[in-house]
Amino acid sequence: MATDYTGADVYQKEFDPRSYLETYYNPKSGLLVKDGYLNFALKKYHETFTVHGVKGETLIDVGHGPTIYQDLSACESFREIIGAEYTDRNREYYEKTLRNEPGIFDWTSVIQAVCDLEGKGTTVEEKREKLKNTVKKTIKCDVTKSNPVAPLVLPKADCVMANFCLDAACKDLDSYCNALNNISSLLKVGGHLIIVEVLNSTFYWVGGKRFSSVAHNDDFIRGAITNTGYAIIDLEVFPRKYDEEQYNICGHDSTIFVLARKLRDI
Ligand SMILES: C[S@@+](CC[C@H](N)C(=O)[O-])C[C@H]1O[C@@H](n2cnc3c(N)ncnc32)[C@H](O)[C@@H]1O
Repeated sequence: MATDYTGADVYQKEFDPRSYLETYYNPKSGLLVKDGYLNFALKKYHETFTVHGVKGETLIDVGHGPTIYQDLSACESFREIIGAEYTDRNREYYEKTLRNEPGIFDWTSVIQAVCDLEGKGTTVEEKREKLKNTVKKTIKCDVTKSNPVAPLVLPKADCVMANFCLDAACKDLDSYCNALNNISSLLKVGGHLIIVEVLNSTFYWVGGKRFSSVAHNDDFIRGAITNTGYAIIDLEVFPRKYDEEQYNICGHDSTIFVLARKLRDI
C-alpha cells in the first residue's frame, strides 16, 4: 500500500512523541528494542567515538525527534551538541528528557547500557548530567531547505548526525540527495557525518498515523554519501528478522549505519 508523502507540516501537526517512543523504544515491547536495532546503534555510536576517534567542538543532531540514545556516547567527545529538529513538540520533549522531568519516557536502561559499554564506572545520573550540560541548545531545522537552520547561520560543525531523519523527511530519492547536501552544508570539510536509515521501507506508523519513508537499498545510500563529497569510514547493515505483525508497523528489512568523512563541498 502506497503512503502519501507526509511532509514537515504533517510532522508538526500529527507526530506524537510519546506514541513514537512507546512503539519503537519501550524497553520491553519497543519494536526497535526487540529486533536488536537499539543495541546495534548503541554499539556503533560507541565505536564511532572510541575506535574511530571522532571528536571535536560541535556536533549537530539533525531530526533528533524525542530520542536521546543517539547522543549518549557523543556527549563524551564533543564540547557542545546542538539539537536541530523540525517540530516544536519533539524539541520540547527532547528538552524535557534532558531535564529528566517527572513522567517523561524512561531511558534508564539505555543510559546504563551506554555506561557499561564505556566501562569507566560512570553512573546513570552522571551520564544524564553530562548530556544535559553538553546539549547547549535546540533549534528549528528543515532539511529540505538549502540552509536547514535558516534564518540562523551557524559556524560549520565538526560532526553532523541524522538518525532516521532523511528517509522520513524526503519525498523521493532526488529530494533525499538534496537533503543530504543541505545538511552537509552545516559540516566542515574534514568533519564527520553519521547517517542512520531504514532500508526498503515506504512507511511507518506512529499512534494511528501512517508516515511515509523513501524506499532505497544500501547501494543507494553508499552512492548518495560518496557523491555528496564523502569518504566512507564505516558502513554496516543490520538485518531485521521477518515478523508479519512487526512489519505491518514499519516495513523495513534492515537498518544501515554509516560514518563518513567530508572531503569537499560539492
Ligand atoms: C522517524 S523520526 C526519528 C527520530 C529519532 N532521530 C530516532 O532516531 O528515532 C523522524 C524525525 O525527523 C523529523 N523531521 C521530519 N521532517 C523533517 C524536516 N523536513 N526537517 C527536519 N526534521 C524533520 C521528525 O520531526 C522526526 O523527529
